[in-house]
Amino acid sequence: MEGQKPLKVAVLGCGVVGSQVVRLLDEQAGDIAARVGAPVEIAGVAVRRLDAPRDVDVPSDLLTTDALGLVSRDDVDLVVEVIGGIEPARSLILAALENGASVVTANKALLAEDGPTLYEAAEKAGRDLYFEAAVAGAIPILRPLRESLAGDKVTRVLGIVNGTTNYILDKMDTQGAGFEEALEEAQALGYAEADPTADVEGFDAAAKAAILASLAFHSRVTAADVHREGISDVTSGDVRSATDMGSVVKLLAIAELVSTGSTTGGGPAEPGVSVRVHPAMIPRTHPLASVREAFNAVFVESEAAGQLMFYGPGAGGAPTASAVLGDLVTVARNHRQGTRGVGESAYADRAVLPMGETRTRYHVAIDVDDRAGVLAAVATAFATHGVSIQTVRQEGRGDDAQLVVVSHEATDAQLSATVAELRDMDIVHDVTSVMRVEGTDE
Ligand SMILES: NC(=O)C1=CN([C@@H]2O[C@H](COP(=O)(O)OP(=O)(O)OC[C@H]3O[C@@H](n4cnc5c(N)ncnc54)[C@H](OP(=O)(O)O)[C@@H]3O)[C@@H](O)[C@H]2O)C=CC1
Ligand SMILES: N[C@@H](CC=O)C(=O)O
Repeated sequence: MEGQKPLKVAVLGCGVVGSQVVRLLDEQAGDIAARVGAPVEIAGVAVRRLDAPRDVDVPSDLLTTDALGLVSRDDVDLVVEVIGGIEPARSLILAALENGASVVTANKALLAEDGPTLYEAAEKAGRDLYFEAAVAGAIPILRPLRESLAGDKVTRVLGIVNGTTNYILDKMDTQGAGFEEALEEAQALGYAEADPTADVEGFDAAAKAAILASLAFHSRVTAADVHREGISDVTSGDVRSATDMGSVVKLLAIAELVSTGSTTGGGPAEPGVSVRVHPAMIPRTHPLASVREAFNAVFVESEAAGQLMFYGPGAGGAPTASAVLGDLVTVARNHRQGTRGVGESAYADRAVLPMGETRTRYHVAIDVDDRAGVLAAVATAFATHGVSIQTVRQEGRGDDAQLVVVSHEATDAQLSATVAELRDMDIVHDVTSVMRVEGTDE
């Protein structure tokens, strides 16, 4: 190692993740140098406010508010982008690549919105763009999809990929905690995005689902292609209903190859993709049900390998920095040797299945008049729209009477039509909960 020219890294952002990247770069300097074959030194750390309190000591001569100036320096070999958001992150990454630097980012929002622009810039520059930390924090999931499973055919990815919402749902389930209280705890622990709406309303999970689907199916799926529902409408009643069914509510990201019926040149139908994020009830015996707090887990199903599960911390400064540094070591090694890692694979244009055509099971809670014939009338409403009922049970009596229906698989469009009809019926006071049911016991 001695005598090797150090590689210089610019760190953009020194918040929850950036501060841990800076700390680990210092603490692990010896090991990192041994793995890369040369020391990796910090050239500068770009922030928005020079005087903000930080979770790490950064020498003042390294701190700058001129991020563009930093990535444009001739001596910068590597850039870590942990600012987040679309701009200025995108312009900074593009400037870094153009300047010949290799880039590591944790920015799923940007990758899901405009990944192809970044991949093409990396390709053109002959440099690496790595982003393992963008999905599921510390869990190695993108590299397995891109490299380890490259010879297999992935058919489905199902996961809990947002730590903040899993933390909230877990606290609601196990401690009966209120939504706001649990969200505040998740924010204090550094799990939430700068604007927690991104977590709560499912935008963060949708961005991750788009990235997972793109890699799993060699496709280009953007956040706009993902059907998204967050957890802000999940009530403590839903959580209790799930408990009564031996289930738990989780925010799931689901990406699967599906038949869309579209053909190319008269040949067999090309598989399309269905990519969605929504809360769902899953049986407590399902492995995803035991994913607690801010942990994440991703199930991958592929034709040859079968079922694989990846589990670990999905958010937080140090876990995410671990994934960033793993990428940094790889891109630093490549940079030193003048090579590139595996770039984005050639992609298939896949049709995206509209949510209305997606098939799942549903849990529907209906407040009804407690009188003879109610059950038959409700069953007829389901049958009219082709939704067959798997189980139905009555809870409460008199004014508190409620029917809880679990359906067999039906499309979203069929279910919506059923719910609209139920809401119009005199004997129905309210449809208080409609939730998808995923997963048989695995
Ligand atoms: N937190 C987590 O658990 C995870 C986060 N990520 C991703 O990592 C990235 C960073 O997240 P996180 O660390 O939580 O975010 P923070 O909000 O904690 O940190 C953002 C940092 O960027 C700096 N910054 C903001 N705007 C600019 C600018 N224009 N120029 C220079 N610096 C700027 C801020 O400076 P200042 O400190 O001066 O305000 C701050 O240091 C995001 O893409 C996020 O999605 C990915 C996985 C997990
Ligand atoms: N806000 C995100 C952070 C990691 O991506 C989450 O809660 O999972």
